[in-house]
Amino acid sequence: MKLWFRKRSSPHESAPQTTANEPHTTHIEHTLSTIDDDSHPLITDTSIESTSSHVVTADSKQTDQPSEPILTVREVHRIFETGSAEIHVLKGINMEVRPGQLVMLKGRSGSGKTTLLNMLGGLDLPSRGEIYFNKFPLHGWNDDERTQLRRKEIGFVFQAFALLPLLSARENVELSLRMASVPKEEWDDRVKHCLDLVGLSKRMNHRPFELSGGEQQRVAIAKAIAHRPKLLLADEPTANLDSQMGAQVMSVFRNIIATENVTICMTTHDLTILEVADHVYEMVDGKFIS
Ligand SMILES: Nc1ncnc2c1ncn2[C@@H]1O[C@H](COP(=O)(O)OP(=O)(O)OP(=O)(O)O)[C@@H](O)[C@H]1O
Repeated sequence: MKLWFRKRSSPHESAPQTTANEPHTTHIEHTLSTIDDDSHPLITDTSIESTSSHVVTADSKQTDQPSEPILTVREVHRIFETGSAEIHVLKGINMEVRPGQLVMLKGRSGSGKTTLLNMLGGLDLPSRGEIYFNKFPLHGWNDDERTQLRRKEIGFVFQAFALLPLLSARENVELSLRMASVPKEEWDDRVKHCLDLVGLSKRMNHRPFELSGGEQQRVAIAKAIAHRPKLLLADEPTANLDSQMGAQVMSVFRNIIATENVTICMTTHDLTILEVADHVYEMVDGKFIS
């Protein structure tokens, strides 16, 4: 089975950075991977071809893209104090992420990607500079204010899946609804919907050790979007997966952007998935070079 990623260049955004020597066309039709997964209703040939809301495409969201950024980063620096030494990790970062985009941060290990992602999610504060989530100035908010915002508006996906091992897939997803104070009577429907979105509704009673790495990561995505966040931040979400499983994760990301109105910002080392992005920022030694 083939997963198709269709992107159309838009006058409002820069062309994505792709691997060197790759031809740019107005339409890029890209077969990312060939996957056999009959447990995955979302990414079957029939669903991709016949259900327009599930087509893996960037076209639809770009036609009516609102112009206000969901994230605005201005001249952000991060300096860590370690004993007598100072480590200047971020050195003047500027970026914007618009609703419905899939934005990737790429760069070598140690370049500062995770440090920036943590600040985009309000887990850490810049030493100087400004970070706005919609119009909210995260850089001026205290811990409690940022925690409240995170619980409601932001979801996180990590490289190491971060599922609780003794809980089933259903219970893991339920946990994030509990944390976000979603009324209990809504849990069943929302958990089923989210596990269905990532193609795992048939495995909802399985515990993490009974699932493959790719399946665990898809449960982690269901968990991260269950409370309907506007922004999903993912730190190397495909790093522990083989290329096929990584392609499934990227397919799920594209579909949740289309169906759940979520915006995604992720870090990656994986050059093979960059073409799926709407925009790629390349970080070198704490600065963007693109
Ligand atoms: N709390 C901290 N205290 C001191 N130094 C830190 C702290 N957090 C990160 N650093 C340093 O900041 C630099 C950037 O780290 P960061 O994790 O952001 O890089 P990265 O690009 O995400 O790397 P990787 O791809 O390996 O995850 C590293 O040199 C790291 O040691």
